[in-house]
Amino acid sequence: MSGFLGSGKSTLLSHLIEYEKQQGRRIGILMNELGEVSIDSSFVPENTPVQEMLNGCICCSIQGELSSKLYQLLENYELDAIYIEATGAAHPMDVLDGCTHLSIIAGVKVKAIITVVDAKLWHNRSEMKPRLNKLIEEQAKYADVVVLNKIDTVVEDDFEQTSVSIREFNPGGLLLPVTNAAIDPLLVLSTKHNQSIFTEHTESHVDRHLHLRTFTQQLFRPLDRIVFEKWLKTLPGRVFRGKGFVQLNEAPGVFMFQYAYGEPMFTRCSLNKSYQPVIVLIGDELDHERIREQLLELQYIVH
Ligand SMILES: Nc1nc2c(ncn2[C@@H]2O[C@H](COP(=O)(O)OP(=O)(O)OP(=O)(O)O)[C@@H](O)[C@H]2O)c(=O)[nH]1
Repeated sequence: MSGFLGSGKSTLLSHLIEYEKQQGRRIGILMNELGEVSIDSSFVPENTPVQEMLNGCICCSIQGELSSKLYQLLENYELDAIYIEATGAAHPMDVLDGCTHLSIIAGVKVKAIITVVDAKLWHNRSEMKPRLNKLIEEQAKYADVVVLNKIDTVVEDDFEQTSVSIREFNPGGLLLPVTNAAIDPLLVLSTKHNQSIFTEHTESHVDRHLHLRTFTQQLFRPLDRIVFEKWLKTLPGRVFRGKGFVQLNEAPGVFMFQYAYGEPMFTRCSLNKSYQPVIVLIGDELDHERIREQLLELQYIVH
């Protein structure tokens, strides 16, 4: 769950927790707050596992902590779902990056990015600093569900304009105009949750409408590094991030693969641990079928 400061994330989360409880589902909460003391988690029912990430934002200082906190929730509890409430300053891309960390990718399926937008703030966002304006727009752009909250704070004309303008950034997502984040939980959680199983090729993306997608593909054979690097350069769409464990023809063992801003990096993994070779890609409008086919072929090509 993303959304600028004060947009209504905690209000929404409390509705969703209540609904999940009624459904008998076991949920965990991961909360990230900028301050040193947790405020938001105070409304979470006592028997709900909560992990807190305080004094920093997922998007900058404590991204690594996100995956380790998720790991702790996964290790210690049997959960049907985990809700992450990011700080108002977080970019959904950074949260998604943490959720697809290699240490947890086998146990996590990203279900949805829900962004809460403060209707009045959106309408007046041009008055904000350009960086914050952009963040608010990107939070809405990269969401499966945009909860357009606080519509009681805008007049009808401004509400119409706001809805149209959000649609321009995010034409495919579900747009829910509400007050007090009072959404119909069924609309948000309409897809039945599946405990994630790491299958041969898991399409762990957020929603078919979402631009920002993750793609996961298990590998069975070593790759030719040169062929693989050439292929990375030809990837369709904007691939922001890649990661994984790969075997390479040129050397025994498994390598951690990291890819950001067009530069791949391979680091040898410890021989004491076993790693399942896998590639994870995060990008804008990824063509899953094509990438999957190419990756399967790639395992049989040498330069
Ligand atoms: N007028 C109005 N106030 C609302 C609405 N929804 C939430 N609020 C209030 O807005 C304030 C902020 O709501 P939160 O749910 O704490 O917002 P948040 O996004 O979690 O805030 P941060 O954690 O600071 O980022 C609270 O005082 C809410 O009661 C709404 O639809 N209309």
